[in-house]
Amino acid sequence: MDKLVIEGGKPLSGTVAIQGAKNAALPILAASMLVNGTVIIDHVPDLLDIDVMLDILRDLGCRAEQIGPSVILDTASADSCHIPEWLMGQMRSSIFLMGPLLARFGRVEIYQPGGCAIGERKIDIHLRGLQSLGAVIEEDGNRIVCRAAKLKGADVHLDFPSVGATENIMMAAVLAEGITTISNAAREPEIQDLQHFLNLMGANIIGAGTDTITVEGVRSLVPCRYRIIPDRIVTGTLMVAAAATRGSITLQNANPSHLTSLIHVLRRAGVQVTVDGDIMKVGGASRPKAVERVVTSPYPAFPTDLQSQVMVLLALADGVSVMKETIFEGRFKHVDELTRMGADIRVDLNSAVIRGVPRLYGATVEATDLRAGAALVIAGLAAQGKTVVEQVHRIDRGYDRIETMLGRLGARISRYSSVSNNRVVPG
Ligand SMILES: CC(=O)N[C@H]1[C@@H](OP(=O)(O)OP(=O)(O)OC[C@H]2O[C@@H](n3ccc(=O)[nH]c3=O)[C@H](O)[C@@H]2O)O[C@H](CO)[C@@H](O)[C@@H]1O
Ligand SMILES: C=C(OP(=O)(O)O)C(=O)O
Repeated sequence: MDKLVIEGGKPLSGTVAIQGAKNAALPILAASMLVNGTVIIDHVPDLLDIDVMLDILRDLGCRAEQIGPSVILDTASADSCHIPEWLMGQMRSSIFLMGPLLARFGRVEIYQPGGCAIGERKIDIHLRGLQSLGAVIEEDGNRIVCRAAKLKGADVHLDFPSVGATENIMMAAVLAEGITTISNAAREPEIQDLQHFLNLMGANIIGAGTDTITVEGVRSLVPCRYRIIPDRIVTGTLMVAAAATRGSITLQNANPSHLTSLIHVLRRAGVQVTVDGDIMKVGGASRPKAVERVVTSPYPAFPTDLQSQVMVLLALADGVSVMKETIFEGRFKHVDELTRMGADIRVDLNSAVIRGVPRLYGATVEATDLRAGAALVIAGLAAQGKTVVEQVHRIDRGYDRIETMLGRLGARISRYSSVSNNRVVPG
């Protein structure tokens, strides 16, 4: 597996444009299965998870091509509703195909999805939602078969505002007979993006972004061309990196309204954030201040996907901070790695008590999952000396050439290939 080598201690400076959002692009690509024809999706990031989604779509019989930031997807030749176990196991987002395939073929045969080891990540809310729409589900070990000659609109209440379940049920309901109401729905911006995409194809959905989504079933959809929203987690990662290195950066094509909770935490830490339309400037010339308590919760509260990155900033802050993780039970794996870099963090159940230290020191560390990996990269950028981050494929799931992006901001970061052990020169 590739590794990143970082010479730390250099404040980030410069300007970068934000990539398209992984968590919007993945369900939107899956939702394309609801239409018969060619869709073009623009501003799609070049990521391992996108490669896997396109492989799955090809396996289902689609023609899929990624040309730069655009994906051209022809779903007309799709003729399978079965996703092999080895493809399902490569990422969590393979589950997004359940709703669309069921709606299109009346049947879907899949396996439990894979993905980063950050918690148990059950799919019971997805399955109960589809059952409410009339699906009959059989589970046999890892294998799941779901059938419904014709889905029927229903009132679906989610026990928890699961992002993926909200999206899966929305997608299944688009071609169902009658009206579906999803209550206690997740409110993430990526759900609004999915609504915009589906409505552009002729769906009739209102309410995404609130906790009640109403989908009035339509007979069929028409193909469209659509541009993915900017990635709020990549934006947030860069903002934290600027603050942790005490640099000053400008982010273009960002959506600051998706990052209100992070901006609030950063300002409490003494970081300067200025917003002008889709441009954000972030500067952190002095040592950050501790933030008494940060709690991850569903949107619009503080996102779990930025928990590990912000923990690095707090590890360098003046004072004691507490970070509470309420979404995933296994999302503190970066703590051991940060401790090896000199951080003083104690985990007690789902809270981490972070005693800020003046500096971190370079070490060889492992990206245990996507965002843990991003946090270690930030730690490496801020640390004194050399940091080696191993298992970079996990970071490649969500960051489009992270070393190129950070290199543009002046970071001293290089990728070394696992095959040749040579430095990979950015293309
Ligand atoms: C591709 C994508 O958009 N991924 C995001 C999505 O993941 P994902 O859609 O998987 O996250 P969910 O909102 O579904 O999961 C939140 C919590 O609910 C639990 N749960 C979920 C579904 C279910 O059927 N049963 C159940 O118990 C999960 O184990 C977890 O503890 O939202 C997460 C929470 O913001 C983010 O961290 C992920 O980056
Ligand atoms: C957990 C994440 O993604 P996924 O749901 O695709 O595993 C993430 O993006 O941080």
